[in-house]
Amino acid sequence: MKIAILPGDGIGTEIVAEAVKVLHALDLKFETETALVGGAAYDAHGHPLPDATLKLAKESDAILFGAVGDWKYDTLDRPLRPEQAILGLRKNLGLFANFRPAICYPQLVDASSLKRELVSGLDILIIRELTGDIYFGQPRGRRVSPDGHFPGAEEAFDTMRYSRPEIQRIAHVAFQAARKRSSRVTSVDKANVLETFQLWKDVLTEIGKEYPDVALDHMYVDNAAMQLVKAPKKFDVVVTGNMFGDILSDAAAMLTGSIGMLPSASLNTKNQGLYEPSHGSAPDIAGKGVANPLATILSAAMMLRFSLNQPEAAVRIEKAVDAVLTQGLRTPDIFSEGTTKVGTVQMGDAVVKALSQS
Ligand SMILES: NC(=O)c1ccc[n+]([C@@H]2O[C@H](COP(=O)([O-])OP(=O)(O)OC[C@H]3O[C@@H](n4cnc5c(N)ncnc54)[C@H](O)[C@@H]3O)[C@@H](O)[C@H]2O)c1
Ligand SMILES: CC(C)[C@H](C(=O)O)[C@@H](O)C(=O)O
Ligand SMILES: [Mg+2]
Repeated sequence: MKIAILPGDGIGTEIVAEAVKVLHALDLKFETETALVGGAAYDAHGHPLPDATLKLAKESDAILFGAVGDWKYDTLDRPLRPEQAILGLRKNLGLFANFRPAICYPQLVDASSLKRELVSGLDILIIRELTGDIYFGQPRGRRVSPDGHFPGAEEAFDTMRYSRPEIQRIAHVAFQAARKRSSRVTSVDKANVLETFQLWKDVLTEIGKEYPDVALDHMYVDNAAMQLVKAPKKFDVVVTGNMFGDILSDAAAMLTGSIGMLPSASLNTKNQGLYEPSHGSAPDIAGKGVANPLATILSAAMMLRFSLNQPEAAVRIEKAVDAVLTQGLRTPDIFSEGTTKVGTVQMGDAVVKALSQS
């Protein structure tokens, strides 16, 4: 088993170090190779996704990714921005199916933004299509003013686009995932306004007929955002496009207590996967040793389950995370009265210790 380790920028390096520590504590046989990505790769090699990093990712069984980005790159042209690295990895490896489970641990009900009864027992799965939509649709670009009045751009445009096969394959992923849970899928769209999402809705309905045992409902994205904070437990599997999934998953993160609790898995058709927390490089807290590493550690558990065929090891990590929360350990983002505040490294150490006791 070969795991590519791509820590990236900001808190990426801090949280990935903790997840790697946890993986090594499992006594499994695997090889790791680390490479630069994002702003760190741009600084060293002039490109956020160097050929060597892409090659390593392609030849690995799985990728553990931290986060990329920093405000200092905001003035760079889009192809050179750190965020292009994660988009390039997703596209090049065909990682079209993104799983973002939002689970509210009972120990964290008071850390959530919502009242305890709304989130207690919350366990929803957001399935986000990851290689299409307005993120990748062509044409896109900028038109410069002919008189040079607006030297940057007078107009800019992106294209929202989905093909039928792209929607079909993510629909199958969602219905199959729902079968292993409570057999309910909510497809989130904007079919009342957008052609792209009229097709999305039609295809979801069509594929839904192949899964008569799964209940399908459709919801507009604005209503879905509202329902997520009004009655989140009404959802089970949510399937949606790339951009809506990006936004709704950050909102769902706060139901669990913090964006630092939301792991993710991005899979291709060969079950090769990239595993990363759903959050970013958090420049505001980078280098302070306070970032929550649990989303990344839980992403490593997803990696063991989905790509490395080690479900028992995945369960061990998940139980260890549960144990440290029961011990009352909290990074600042999930801290509440009566619990013990710890830093990133202490949290990682505690998970390793809990593993050794399991
Ligand atoms: N997949 C990725 O690499 C990824 C994902 C999202 C954003 N980004 C990039 O990250 C940079 C910062 O973006 P942003 O500030 O909008 O989003 P962000 O997710 O980095 O941070 C948003 C807020 O959440 C907090 N936060 C995030 N992760 C945390 C953690 N593990 N523990 C505690 N608090 C945490 C941050 O401190 C910040 O206040 C940008 O360059 C953005 O493009 C990258
Ligand atoms: C950094 C950015 C490209 C990325 C996205 O928009 O997909 C991030 O927000 C995420 O959620 O993984
Ligand atoms: Mg996002």
